[in-house]
Amino acid sequence: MTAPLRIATRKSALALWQAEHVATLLRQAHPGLQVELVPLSTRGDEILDRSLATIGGKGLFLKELEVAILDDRADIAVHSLKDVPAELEPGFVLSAILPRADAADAFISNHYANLAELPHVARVGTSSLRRQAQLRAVRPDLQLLDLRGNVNTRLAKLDEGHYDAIILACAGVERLGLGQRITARLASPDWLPAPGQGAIAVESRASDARVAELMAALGDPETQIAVDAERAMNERLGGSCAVAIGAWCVVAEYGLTLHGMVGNAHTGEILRAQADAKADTPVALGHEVAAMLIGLGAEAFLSPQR
Ligand SMILES: NCc1[nH]cc(CCC(=O)O)c1CC(=O)O
Repeated sequence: MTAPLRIATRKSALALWQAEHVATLLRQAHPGLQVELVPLSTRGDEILDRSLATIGGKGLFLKELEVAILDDRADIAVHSLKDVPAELEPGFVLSAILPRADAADAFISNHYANLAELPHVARVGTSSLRRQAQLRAVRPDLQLLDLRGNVNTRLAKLDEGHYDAIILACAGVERLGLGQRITARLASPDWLPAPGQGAIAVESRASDARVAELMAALGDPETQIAVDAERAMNERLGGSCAVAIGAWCVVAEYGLTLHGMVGNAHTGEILRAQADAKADTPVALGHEVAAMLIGLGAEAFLSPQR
């Protein structure tokens, strides 16, 4: 019998759902394979009193999971791709990108149907600089308030009346079976999600051939192409939680369209660019849109906005 495959995961409900999902897919693809979860705490989970933008550092949600793999306490780690920095730690690879869920952000409110219906100076909860910049761009009057914690915590804070609305990713809300809480979708390309949003990634040791073989069954080529374009753009712009960057790549019959934005969370200024390419050049497309944004003056938006 072969050794069980051990999946390192964060302990939030969403992280556990995603890790269980990968476990289920692996058992289906490889009958007889034993799969176990190894739930762990990460720095990103423990620091809840400050926004990610002020903590700084990339990969706050990854490090402890990577250490578990290096210590041979786990074989793979499951992440939301949007939490995975553009550059991985040396020796690690993303061995599978799963089929993408809805990449869009969600507007969630108990009283108002959409962003336009929010009253003057309404309170909106989000600590994401990308979401803040896009909110300010269309509604400069809004009060933007910090909101951290896992998806359930954020919904509970909305329900307690601390906010008139909050912004979350559709994918996370839907995975938790809470899709009915989505009041309105913030549709792209007018509103852009984070690079990689809605996709689940499996990270493993670059040298682990057994894992590479097992993961081949899980990867989704179309999602891979889209997120390669989005992440290449983000990487070129030096993206992190400390800057407001949005990206969304459409994969269609004719090829790819990548929409990109860089914003300023304080002023609501937004720079936008888009370009098309054939489906086999997603990374070049990402670099092209990044260069267009830099040509428009993105540099001024890319020093950390604290
Ligand atoms: N920043 C935390 C995070 N990382 C991934 C998701 C949602 C799931 C996904 O995008 O795949 C969320 C919550 C949110 O932004 O609402």
